[in-house]
Amino acid sequence: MGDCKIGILGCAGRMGRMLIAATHDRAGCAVVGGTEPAGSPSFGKDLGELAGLGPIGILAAEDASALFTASDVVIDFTVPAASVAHADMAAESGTALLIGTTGLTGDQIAMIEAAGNKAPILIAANMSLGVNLLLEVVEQVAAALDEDYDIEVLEMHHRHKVDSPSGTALALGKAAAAGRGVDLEAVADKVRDGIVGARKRGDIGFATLRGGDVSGEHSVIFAADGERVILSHKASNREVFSRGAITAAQWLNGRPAGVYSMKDVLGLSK
Ligand SMILES: NC(=O)C1=CN([C@@H]2O[C@H](COP(=O)(O)OP(=O)(O)OC[C@H]3O[C@@H](n4cnc5c(N)ncnc54)[C@H](OP(=O)(O)O)[C@@H]3O)[C@@H](O)[C@H]2O)C=CC1
Ligand SMILES: O=C(O)C1=N[C@H](C(=O)O)C[C@H](O)C1
Repeated sequence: MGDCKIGILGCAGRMGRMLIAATHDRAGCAVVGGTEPAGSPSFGKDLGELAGLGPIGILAAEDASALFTASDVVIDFTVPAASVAHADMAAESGTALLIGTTGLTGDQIAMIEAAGNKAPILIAANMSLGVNLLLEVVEQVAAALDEDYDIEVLEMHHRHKVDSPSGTALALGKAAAAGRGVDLEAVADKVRDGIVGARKRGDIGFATLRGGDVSGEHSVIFAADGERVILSHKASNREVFSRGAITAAQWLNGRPAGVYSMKDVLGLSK
């Protein structure tokens, strides 16, 4: 079998550049192209130069449909509206699509999942092994502790991040809610400002910090009278995400149409 041909949408972004390098470093994978939106200052630049590898003779292009035709797996770390459009292209071409973009609305996720009827699509707010293990542990701890333990999800990211809470924080909140047997939407408290009143028993709270170059830090705090259980993950750099994404892309290559998660890749599915 030849190399897994990987196309990278948003190839000049923080993650896009990491993904070019991670694909280049991975045996059995080859970068076949990358896109940036029209008008991007990186449009037409060599992908190898963008990733700090030196020229590889492939230039950042605009035509995402052509990238789906040329690739075995296309990777999307862009913005929500673009991810939805890319899911439609996956459905049209049947090409596998891996989505790491966060900040998607419920409607946007439903549209992406519908495209999973026609192409293999993996969507995950966090591609690191550690966070995906943490999701499992949080669900178990939340199932073991009752509502005397107030659950708070705390996250910190770099100053450029545009969505809040992070996709990972929401996934951790969802895991905690699943452990408790409740719907996150019914108990989530995402905004506190002014005289908001005492904490409601059973709520799952979120707090967001932004600053500097923090790659991604998440904690789930179970706070009771007399003790706190704190489960945390810290990404030291973005390589954990890009390496995880390429592992997931290799896993997705050749799968039947469907919607997959990192749990499937890591063998954590129940
Ligand atoms: N799942 C995971 O493990 C991780 C997820 N993320 C998520 O990935 C996303 C991207 O993060 P990050 O790389 O830091 O963000 P960046 O803003 O650095 O990168 C996004 C890139 O996508 C480009 N883009 C926007 N629209 C399109 C389009 N229609 N077609 C092609 N490219 C497009 C942008 O171009 P331009 O700037 O010119 O508009 C930009 O280069 C975020 O949602 C983030 O939360 C990040 C890290 C890990
Ligand atoms: O924007 C980022 O940088 C990250 N986003 C993801 C999220 O929203 O959870 C994953 C990671 O924490 C980095």
